[in-house]
Amino acid sequence: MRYVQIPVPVNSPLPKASSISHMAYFCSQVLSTSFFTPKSQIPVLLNPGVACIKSFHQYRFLHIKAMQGDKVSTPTPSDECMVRVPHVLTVAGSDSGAGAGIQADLKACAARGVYCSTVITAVTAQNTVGVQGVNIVPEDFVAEQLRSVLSDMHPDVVKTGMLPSIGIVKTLCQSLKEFPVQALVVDPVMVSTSGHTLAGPSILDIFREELLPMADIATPNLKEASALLGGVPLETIADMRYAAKAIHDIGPRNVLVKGGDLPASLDAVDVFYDGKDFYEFRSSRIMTPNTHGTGCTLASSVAAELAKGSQMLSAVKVAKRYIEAALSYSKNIAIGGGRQGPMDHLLKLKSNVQRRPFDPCDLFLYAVTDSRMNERWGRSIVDAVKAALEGGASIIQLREKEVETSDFLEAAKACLKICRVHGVPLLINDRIDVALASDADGVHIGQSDMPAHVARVLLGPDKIIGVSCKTPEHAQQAWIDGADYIGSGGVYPTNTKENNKTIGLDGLKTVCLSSKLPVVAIGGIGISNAQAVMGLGVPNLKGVAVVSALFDRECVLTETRKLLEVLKESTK
Ligand SMILES: Cc1ncc(COP(=O)(O)OP(=O)(O)O)c(N)n1
Ligand SMILES: Cc1ncsc1CCOP(=O)(O)O
Ligand SMILES: [Mg+2]
Repeated sequence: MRYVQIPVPVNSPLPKASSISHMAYFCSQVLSTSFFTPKSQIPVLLNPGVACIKSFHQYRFLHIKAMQGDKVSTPTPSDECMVRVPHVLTVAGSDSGAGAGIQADLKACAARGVYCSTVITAVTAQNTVGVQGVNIVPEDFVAEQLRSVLSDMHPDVVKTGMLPSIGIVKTLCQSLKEFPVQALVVDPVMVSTSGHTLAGPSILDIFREELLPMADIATPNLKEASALLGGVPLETIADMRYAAKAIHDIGPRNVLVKGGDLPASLDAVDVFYDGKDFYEFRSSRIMTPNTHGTGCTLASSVAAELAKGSQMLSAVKVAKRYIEAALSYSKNIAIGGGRQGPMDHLLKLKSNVQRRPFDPCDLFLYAVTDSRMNERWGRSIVDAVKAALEGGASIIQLREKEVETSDFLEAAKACLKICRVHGVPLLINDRIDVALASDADGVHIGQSDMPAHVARVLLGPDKIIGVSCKTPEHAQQAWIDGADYIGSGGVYPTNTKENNKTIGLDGLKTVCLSSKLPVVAIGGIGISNAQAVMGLGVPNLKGVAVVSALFDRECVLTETRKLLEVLKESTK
């Protein structure tokens, strides 16, 4: 007899017995267990005393008895189990420039894998220069939005941002009493980073008297912390500790005082106080004008982690790490003409801008490096790649079977820089981890490497994936798995890859004809036979991939140039 533990958020109604089998099915899939409880025999025991309740404070656990060996049945479509996702409601203002406010919250929650609903308190006209206008949403309409979301969608956590009037704060507190949530994150937004007042000093009393005492965490910056404490100057870390404690005395269970604006500090230091202990979070200051939205993003990232079930301290830690990564990632993006640009919450903007889409013609002269050959000729990977690029290679693959991982990563990063200059994609052979860590353009994988459909999930939709295929079946699978091209060979015998079956020109033609994807031929190809390969005349054969004919030679540049001429001739 075994038990399945099913976490159920405290505020959700208990599932009906009929849906418990679906949840057990879900758990059996998620937890890869091999048991399943038939509907009719489910003794359900709600056990609020289980140890796990402490570590996942907002869940209680259903214990379901299950027999080991019970069959896992596949639910019919109408039986499909419904999975509750973590949910944050943000109550904040809209930022037309989309760096901060509601838009930042939506992006941060999406990036952190959490559903986000929105109650809009004000609509602001703002950009990277500043705030040009503010239109406050009438209090009763804020109340209506709150009721719509809270009464029906039961968010786990509420996060507040711009609350521009006393009436709106009162309405919010009232709604939260009527519809309690598991955690309340209060970002006491008062002044925009450009200096525009978003909630005036008249709001301070209601913050102190009603909202903050309800909060599980408050996340003021230095100016906001000072305002909440009657204008005390906050200039040192000792001052921040004092402020965290003094704000904690107002009522929130935890306080994070953000020290991004601390004068004369090389590090960015935030102080967290949980009523008992102080924690300092230090990170090196990232020099960038793109900081608009940092506060909103941090608070909604904390809210997102809480909604997923984290303890407060780990929620803050993870959120801090996320902000640092996002700031560093987006430090150079250029949006708008003003002094302060938005940060990129989705960690994607920059790489997407730089990466051009895959073009099958890139396969024309495909240069594949080999560490042993480079060693033999006394050149580094980077020098080999430079020479191939100058000679006209249209795509580069780093096929480094012997190098240490750290050296491989450094080489990949260096090669990527040079490839970018030439506008040529860089692929990594076999190593998805190195491709991810270096942000290379993609990977090439074989039949016994990471399966292509798994690589696609790991690498996302944009990266290039090439798959080695010797047969039409391989080619068909590569298409299904989401590959971008296939490499087919060895066309001719080769010493570069051991135990590699040669498929010949006929085998290559068969694979090409069965492939929906563009094909590059590989194996024993060089100046002497490239024309014969391209002469096959199948439209999706786009080029040749070459190792020794380029890299097991004295001058990579000369050999690449010569091969390019041969290939150009073959297309005339
Ligand atoms: C373009 C191209 N085609 C085929 C291969 C071979 O990949 P794989 O079968 O995984 O063998 P290894 O190269 O990993 O030994 C390739 N690398 N490139
Ligand atoms: C990696 C690989 N896959 C099939 S053949 C081959 C080796 C190609 O090397 P060369 O171009 O030196 O024959
Ligand atoms: Mg491989």
